This record gives sequence, C-alpha cells and structure tokens, in this order.
Amino acid sequence: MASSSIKAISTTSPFTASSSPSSQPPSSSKPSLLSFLHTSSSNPISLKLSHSHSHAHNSHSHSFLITNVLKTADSCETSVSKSQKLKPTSSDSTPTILVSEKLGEAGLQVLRGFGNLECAYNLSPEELCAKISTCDALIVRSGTKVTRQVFEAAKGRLKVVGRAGVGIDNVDLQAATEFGCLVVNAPTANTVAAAEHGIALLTAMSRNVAQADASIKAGKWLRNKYVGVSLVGKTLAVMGFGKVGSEVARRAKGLGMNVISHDPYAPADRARAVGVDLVSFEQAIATADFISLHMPLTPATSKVFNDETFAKMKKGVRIINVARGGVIDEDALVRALDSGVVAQAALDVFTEEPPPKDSKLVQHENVTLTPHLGASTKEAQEGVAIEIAEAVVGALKGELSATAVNAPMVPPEVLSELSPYVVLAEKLGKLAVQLVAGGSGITSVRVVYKSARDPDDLDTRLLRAMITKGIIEPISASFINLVNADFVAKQKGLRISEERVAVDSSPEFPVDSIQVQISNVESKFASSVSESGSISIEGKVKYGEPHLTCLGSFGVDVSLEGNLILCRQVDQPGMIGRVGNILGNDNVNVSFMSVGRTVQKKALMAIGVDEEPNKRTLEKIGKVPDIEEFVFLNL
Ligand SMILES: NC(=O)C1=CN([C@@H]2O[C@H](COP(=O)(O)OP(=O)(O)OC[C@H]3O[C@@H](n4cnc5c(N)ncnc54)[C@H](O)[C@@H]3O)[C@@H](O)[C@H]2O)C=CC1
Ligand SMILES: O=C(O)C(=O)COP(=O)(O)O
Repeated sequence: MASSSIKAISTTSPFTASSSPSSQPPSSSKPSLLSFLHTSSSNPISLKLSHSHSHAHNSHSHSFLITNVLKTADSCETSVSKSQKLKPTSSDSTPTILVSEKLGEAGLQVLRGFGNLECAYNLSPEELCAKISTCDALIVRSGTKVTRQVFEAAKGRLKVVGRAGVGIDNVDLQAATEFGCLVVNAPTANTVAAAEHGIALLTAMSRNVAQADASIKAGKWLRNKYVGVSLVGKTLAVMGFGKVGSEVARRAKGLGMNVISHDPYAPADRARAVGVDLVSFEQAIATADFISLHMPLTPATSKVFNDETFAKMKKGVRIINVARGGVIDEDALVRALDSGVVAQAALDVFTEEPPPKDSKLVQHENVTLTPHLGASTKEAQEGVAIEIAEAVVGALKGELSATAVNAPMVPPEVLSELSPYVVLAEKLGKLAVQLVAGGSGITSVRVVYKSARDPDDLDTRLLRAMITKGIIEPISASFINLVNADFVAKQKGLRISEERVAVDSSPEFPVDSIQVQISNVESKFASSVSESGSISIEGKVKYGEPHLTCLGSFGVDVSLEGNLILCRQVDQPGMIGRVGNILGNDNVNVSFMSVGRTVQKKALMAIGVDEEPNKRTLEKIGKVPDIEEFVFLNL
C-alpha cells in the first residue's frame, strides 16, 4: 500500500515541550554568520560544490566547502544564486563592530580592516540597547554590563561579544548562550600587568606609599606615622593559582616571601614547580600574613571573604584584591579593618565600580585604592586589543574561537578533520526528523558513533550539535549553532544520548559511521523502523561525501544530497524501470539510485532527484502496484 505521506516535512512541531521563554532567541531572522555552525546543509554552496566535483575531487571539494562555509555571509554571496541567497546581515552585509570602551589602537586597526567600526564610549544601558540591533559584534571591557536586555534588544543580529580582558562577570553568559551569541575573551595579554599591579599594591601597601605621598602633598612630614612592614620571610596566600595568581606567586618568591596557595582546581605539580604548596582555604587564611586574591567572581566565590572568614584570619593580616570586588563582603571588610583583624587592604576592584564616594571602605585610612588599573599598562592594552580584535574577527568569519567562553573550543585541526562528518551529522538529523509522523513528540534521540579511535580522541560535541540542528531546525523556529545546541535541545525536552562503539577499522578516520535513532515515535515510513522499534538511520562519509548506508533494517548506499524518494516494494524485476519511467516522463532528473534487500523478499529503493517532484508525479509513484510505501525527503 502506498503511503499518502508525500509531504517532506510536517508543519506540526513534533516536539512535546512547547513552552518557550517570553523572549525567544530569534530564528529565521538570524543572519548566517558563525556560518559553519549556522549554515544548513541545504546551503547552496555545499550543493553547488558537491554537484560540480567528481568523486576524485571530493576530498578537495570538501575542504573547499568548509573553507567557504567558514567565510562571512558577505563572501558567500559571490557563489550563491539569487534565489538561494543567505539572509543578509545588514543592508551592505559588512559586519558592524561596536567598541564600547577604550581599546588599544592596534586592535582598532584590525577591526577597521574587517568591518564597520563604531567606537561609542560611556553609553548608558538604554543607549547600548538602542544601538545594539545594528551591530554584529560588541567589544567591551569591565565597564559595560552586557545584560539579557542587550541580547534581547539585539534582535538576533549580535553574533559575538568580545571581552577585551579576562573577567566575563559583566556579560550574561546564560542569555548569550540562549541567543546563540558567542562570547570570547582575551585571557592572556593582561596577565603580567595584573600580576605586576598585585605586587605594586602589596609593596605600596606594606610601606604606606599612597598615604605617605598624600601627606607630603598636604604639607606634612610624618616619618614616624608611616613605618611599614617587611615582606621578606612573611607568608603570602595566593587565592586562585591561575594565570595571574601564579605570576604573583613567582614574583613574591623573588621578594623572599613564603608563598602558599589555595585553588581547588589547580594541579599541585604546577604549583610545586614554582615552589608553592597548595593548601586548603582554611589553612591559607589562617596562616597568611598577606592574602592576595586571584580567583574569578562566580556564585561560589561571591563574598567568600566575609565576617566568618575574616574571623579565622591571623590578626593583622593584609589583603590585596586585584581580582573582583564581589569576592569580598565590603561591609565585613570595613568591620575587620575597624577591629584590627585586617591591618590593611589594597584594592583595585570593587563591588560597584566606581564605588560610592562616601563609601566607608574608600574613606578608610588603612585602605589603598586604585581605580581598576590591573590591566592598564600600555603593553597589556595593546596586547589585549589585538587578542580580542582577532578573536572577534575570527568569530565573525565563522571560525571557532580558541578563547570561546560559552562554546566548546574545537582546535582547527580537529575541526578540519571532522568537517565532512559535520555535514553528515546534520543531514542525518534532518533526514531522521522527516521520517517522524507529524504530531508525535520527539523526546529521545540516541546517537551511536562507530569508530576505531580511542574515545578520548573523538570529540563528538560538534557532531552532536549538528545532529541537534538537523533535527530541530526544520521543524521549529529555533536557530541552532554550537553555542546553543544543547540548551535548545533541553528547552524542547529533547534528550540526546550518545554511545561509542569500537570497530575494527582504520583509526585514521575519526568516525566509521554515525547512527541516529529516534525512539517512542511513529514513523511515516515504516521501513525506517528497526527491530528495536526506533526510527534508525545510519550514514558514513565516503570519498568525502555524506552517504546514507542503512535505514531501519535495510542496507542502502545513497549520497545524501538534493532530494530523496524512498520506496519499499516487493523485490521483483522491473520496479526500478517503472518508477524511473514515471520520473523521466515528468521531467524529473534522477541523480542516483540504490536498492537494498531484506530476506523477506522486500526491497528498499532510494532514488536521488535533483528537484522536488510535483504532487501528481509522487501520486503516480504511489499507485505503482507492489510499491508498499514511499516517502519523499528533502535533504
Ligand atoms: N584588576 C584587573 O584589572 C584584572 C583582574 N583580573 C581578574 O583576576 C582574576 C584571575 O584572572 P586569571 O588568573 O587570568 O584567571 P585564571 O582563570 O587563569 O585563574 C583563576 C584561578 O582561580 C581558580 N579558582 C576558581 N575558583 C576558585 C576558588 N573558589 N578558590 C580559589 N581559586 C579558585 C581557578 O581554578 C583558576 O586557577 C579574574 O577574576 C580576573 O577577572 C584579571 C586581569 C586584570
Ligand atoms: O581582564 C580583566 O579581568 C580585568 O579586570 C581588566 O579589566 P579592564 O579591561 O581594564 O576593564
């Protein structure tokens, strides 16, 4: 019996979970930058190339494809026909980059060479929101709050936020991820500057440099008042043994200090190599004469220095904070200073920046202050500017960034190796979802990767993201990329589980085959259901091209390109001719054909066609005697 399901894609969303946040991340309006992640396999570029290259050139064509797909929408336009154009980014499709805080000239030059650069400093939150919908990228330092409202106001245009520095606590990462906006930072160029500033505060504080300077300028000469304390032989606790903390430790060792550190995530051998012992939080704060803070501000570190922890410190301890103001409960610090538990504090960062003028902490005579100057050296600012400009330009070109904060970092060599499998993954997802009968809810997808590689050598995050994209995008208003794939899947109640099966093939290739199974759904093409009751399809990369190799319990070999007609029929002579004739008579060009058999005298015919046959042609195929079911699928 012929199936009447000749529609390629159900218009009813097959997802059960329908709740969406009030301000949904945009979909179709999202331009095609971050294009590798955001370009569908029906992207005209991939079609064009795969049609125009012979198999002998296929591996070459794929690297070309990836290189091209990695380009901006702007450069893509040259190779796509009018009817197939990607959605333009803006009227002239040159990306606009907004820089909202002072950035080094060398970085500005990189940005000018790539897009429209707009520098607008001291914007109010309202002004930023008003501007952002005309921007493809935003570059900030610590002074700009990139809130959920900013992502909402961007209306899908903002593709990347660049943080010209380390701390990203001023960017709402959750909102960025939900909106599929990549966040990149510049994590290395200001490390030394911040460490040097920490040492500057340590030495200045211990010798009352700032207070003494102010007193001379006020006409006083107070040699007895400003007697300091020595550093040599004292214990410094470095809280956070990351990039800055370890550089501070190294320098403090040079000053003859005994350095200990607390960092729950740092490897002990890295600390030991600098002559530093990693100790518990309690031990660090109880034994230190000086405590220098170098951890990020996170929910776990927020106000970790408070009344309770100050009470456990050695009386007369001195505290330096070049990390983030929020790790200290500032009111508690004032109390600890007043009681003498903390003898002095040197602060570069504050909960609120700038801090209120009448803040007791700011006015306290035992506190030395700088206005968030840790990263402010000429060298660091030039370095940070170049680092962030290159990261943002790379992201706008669609490259995966090495400094991505809210997306997996995929090294270029892994990316290039996985590229054909990425195309396969998306096509399998797209094909599998079209086999689901409209109305039934997809909640569970299982992906099986067969590979000869050691599991540690196979990073499947990109593949999983592309399968998710293939499944969700054709049937919903969501746009999916590597940034938000897992989030959107979860939001839609879709659970994707992954399994790796070791096979005895060449480990030269990362993946032998990818199988996508959708369980607990009805299929519109019964032959796609495997013995386990799930819709099951499997594909491989052959000659650099994605191929469908198994559908349900039928083995096939079909290049996954263009459109596909699948027919299940009684295995007997003449069937191919009959269907071929119908297509030929109705002017539908057949690009390939493959027939798979089962033992029960059933055959599965897969026919690739260049364009979608009209309804009448498909009806004629359905009426061919002995065709038991068929389905038309758009790839
Ligand atoms: N004042 C300024 O201008 C600057 C401030 N910073 C701030 O300095 C801090 C450190 O920066 P980097 O060293 O580049 O970052 P990093 O990521 O290299 O190091 C942070 C370290 O903190 C550790 N950590 C996390 N949670 C912790 C906890 N609960 N207790 C102790 N350690 C914990 C991490 O394991 C990591 O080793 C950041 O907050 C950053 O924003 C950085 C540069 C300039
Ligand atoms: O890199 C960091 O985390 C900093 O705190 C530096 O901040 P800034 O770029 O100077 O506003």
